[in-house]
Amino acid sequence: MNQEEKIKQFIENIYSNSQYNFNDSRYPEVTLTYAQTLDGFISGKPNTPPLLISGKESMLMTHCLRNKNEAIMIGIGTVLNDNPQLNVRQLTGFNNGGNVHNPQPVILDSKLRFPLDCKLLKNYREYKSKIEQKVEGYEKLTEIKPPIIFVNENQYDKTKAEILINYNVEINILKNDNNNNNNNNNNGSSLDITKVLSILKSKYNIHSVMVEGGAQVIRTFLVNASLIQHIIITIGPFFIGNGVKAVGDTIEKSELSETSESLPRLENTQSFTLGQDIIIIGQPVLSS
Ligand SMILES: NC(=O)C1=CN([C@@H]2O[C@H](COP(=O)(O)OP(=O)(O)OC[C@H]3O[C@@H](n4cnc5c(N)ncnc54)[C@H](OP(=O)(O)O)[C@@H]3O)[C@@H](O)[C@H]2O)C=CC1
Ligand SMILES: Nc1nc(O)c(N)c(N[C@@H]2O[C@H](COP(=O)(O)O)[C@@H](O)[C@H]2O)n1
Repeated sequence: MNQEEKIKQFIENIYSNSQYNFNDSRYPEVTLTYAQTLDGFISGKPNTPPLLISGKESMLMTHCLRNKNEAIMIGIGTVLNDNPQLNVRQLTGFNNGGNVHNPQPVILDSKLRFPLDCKLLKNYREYKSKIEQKVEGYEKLTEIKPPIIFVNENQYDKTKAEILINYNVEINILKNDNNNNNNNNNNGSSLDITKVLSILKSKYNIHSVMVEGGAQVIRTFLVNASLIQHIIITIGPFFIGNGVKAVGDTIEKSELSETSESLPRLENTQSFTLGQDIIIIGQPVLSS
């Protein structure tokens, strides 16, 4: 077995050895996963270039997790800062007819700040054009799906939405609900994450979602930890001293969901090293 096969096998075991069978008809199965430094940062200061925390091997694990999950969710902050691709290009068989798949990108973006020139859209449009023109080898390309974006009904630009819809981007409009249990650091404009998840399941038939970040999205899930089934954290073996904290600033009690009085702890934990990185895996449990 090569390293990729070993990591894939390991990931299969994480999901199949879960201590409980995930069986919630309302929501997809959620894996919260990100990479942080030893001092708890997921990136450098805002508006600085993306910080590579994962080593070669743990980045391969991230691509295997993307391959394993049907969808990948990030906040618009990450799109704007990193311009990510969110694909599985490091896996054997990518764009070569192999048995790998790109996850469906899902973006939380109340005000529809999604840039028209970002890689998520550019990659999709190039893929679609090659398929339509049947360019040589087109049948071996790994499918790229247009993003699904969630916006707030009172905050998004409808003209921009029309442009994106013409590019096959799915725009889901959520009503403003000030009583939701989400990230209240966000001027009350956060999208209701339970609604987002239930739409992904009921409208798009998405059964598994990998939540990749950034900090505000991680925070939203941790304060609503009953929505998470697996947590997988890569720790890069270095300090940076300053930057964007994985979980942000102090969490106020009012932010926590009704089902929990604190942030979760992990049970069924496993830890191991991949290259020089430390991987921590567990299932969140809530104290009520
Ligand atoms: N090391 C790692 O593994 C990773 C690191 N990162 C890093 O994270 C940083 C970005 O983090 P951050 O700035 O916090 O941005 P996020 O990617 O977390 O996006 C946050 C934005 O998403 C929108 N949003 C809408 N609804 C919600 C909701 N319910 N909960 C949370 N956000 C919501 C809000 O914008 P609006 O009000 O406009 O809707 C909010 O400002 C980047 O520097 C990136 O490099 C990102 C992913 C992984
Ligand atoms: N697993 C992991 N390790 C790191 O060191 C990272 N910086 C990230 N970042 C996440 O990956 C996205 C970039 O993805 P692409 O390489 O463009 O496919 C970035 O936006 C973060 O979500 N992840």
